[in-house]
Amino acid sequence: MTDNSLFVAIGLMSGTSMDGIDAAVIRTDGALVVEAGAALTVPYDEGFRARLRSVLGERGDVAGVEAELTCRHADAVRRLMEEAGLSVAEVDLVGFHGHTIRHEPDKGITRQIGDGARLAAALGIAVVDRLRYADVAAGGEGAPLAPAYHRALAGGLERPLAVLNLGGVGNVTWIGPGEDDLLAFDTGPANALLDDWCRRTVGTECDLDGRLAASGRVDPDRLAGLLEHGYFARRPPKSLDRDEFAAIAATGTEGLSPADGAALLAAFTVGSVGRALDWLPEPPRRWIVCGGGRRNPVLMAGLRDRLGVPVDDAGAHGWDGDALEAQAFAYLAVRSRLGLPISFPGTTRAPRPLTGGRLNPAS
Ligand SMILES: Nc1ncnc2c1ncn2[C@@H]1O[C@H](COP(=O)(O)OP(=O)(O)OP(=O)(O)O)[C@@H](O)[C@H]1O
Ligand SMILES: CC(=O)N[C@H]1[C@@H]2OC[C@@H](O2)[C@@H](O)[C@@H]1O[C@H](C)C(=O)O
Repeated sequence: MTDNSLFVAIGLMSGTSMDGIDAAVIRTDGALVVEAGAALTVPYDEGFRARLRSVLGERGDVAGVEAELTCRHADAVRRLMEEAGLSVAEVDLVGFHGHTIRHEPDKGITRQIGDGARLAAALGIAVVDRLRYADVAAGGEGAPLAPAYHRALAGGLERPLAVLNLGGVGNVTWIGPGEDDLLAFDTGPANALLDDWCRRTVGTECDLDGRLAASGRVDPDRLAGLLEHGYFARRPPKSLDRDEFAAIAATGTEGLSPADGAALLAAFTVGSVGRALDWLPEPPRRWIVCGGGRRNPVLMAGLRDRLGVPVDDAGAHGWDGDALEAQAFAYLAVRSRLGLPISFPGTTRAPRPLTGGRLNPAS
């Protein structure tokens, strides 16, 4: 801990888009004080991405991929510490999300690979992992967990406010005027379907700057069909597995050109955020967007058009839009260490505010 009793914590996120590891350092008391520090992304190479894909659904060589993923996270932490000029003795805690390979909370199952004990031993720093497990065991969705962090950041901003993360999957945190007014849930697809479509049809990792989607036309009937999926009619809190919409997206895009398919899938992401509006207790005065999808101008223009209130890039508020989720897992690790709640009835349908996570001491 630093002199003023703040924890120095590093958060690690390997997100559903499978683009790589986001790592970020923060100083925090686990409550309202948050000072963001250095952050970096270590991209996965296509070989490792394919291996990760091969264990989605908890199939294949899970143990082998988990061991490799853990080593890659250790390397990411070392790189970040070097960049931030931090020694092992100066870091109190690592929050290790791992990689979700299965998420079926209705069956009481969520599975993130990543071995916290091994990471703690490799680094000589205490690691908190398994942050979603206690919530799911108590009947919650286990996701999203970033809302507690979004609320900590939102201090001085006018409410109601919505924070939207556009990762592989989309998730929203609605922060109302009262201290406990928090509603959060996964909105629908964000980039994962679009990435998969681009990889299959034009061989690129993503629709860079939305160029493909911008050159296509949205078929309104197909879009309406996609938005009829039963998920959107479900009352939140609710959460998604990465590939929940893969089957309907495959049918919905059948026969389309790469550009028209990308335009449709981008509109599907925007439309699903629109459907999220139906569930918010009051319309937000502003949306703040983080995650890689905020770099896609087609998504941002679509959101501005659909939501009709300011839609800001997280950077406009001094937040690091690429590192926010990694920072969140650093923050959650500190809260876990302090026994503070990390999920709430309004964020995961937890029966009451719940702490979570497993502490793996530095050996
Ligand atoms: N310039 C860009 N143009 C279009 N899309 C982009 C751009 N930069 C990033 N993206 C998209 O953002 C995605 C990565 O977003 P991010 O890192 O927030 O996801 P994640 O952390 O893996 O996901 P999650 O939050 O679901 O766990 C990429 O897969 C890509 O689709
Ligand atoms: C099960 C799981 O890994 N869910 C992720 C995923 O990626 C985005 C969305 O779906 C969100 O629910 C969650 O991640 C964020 C970081 C969270 O827990 O807040």
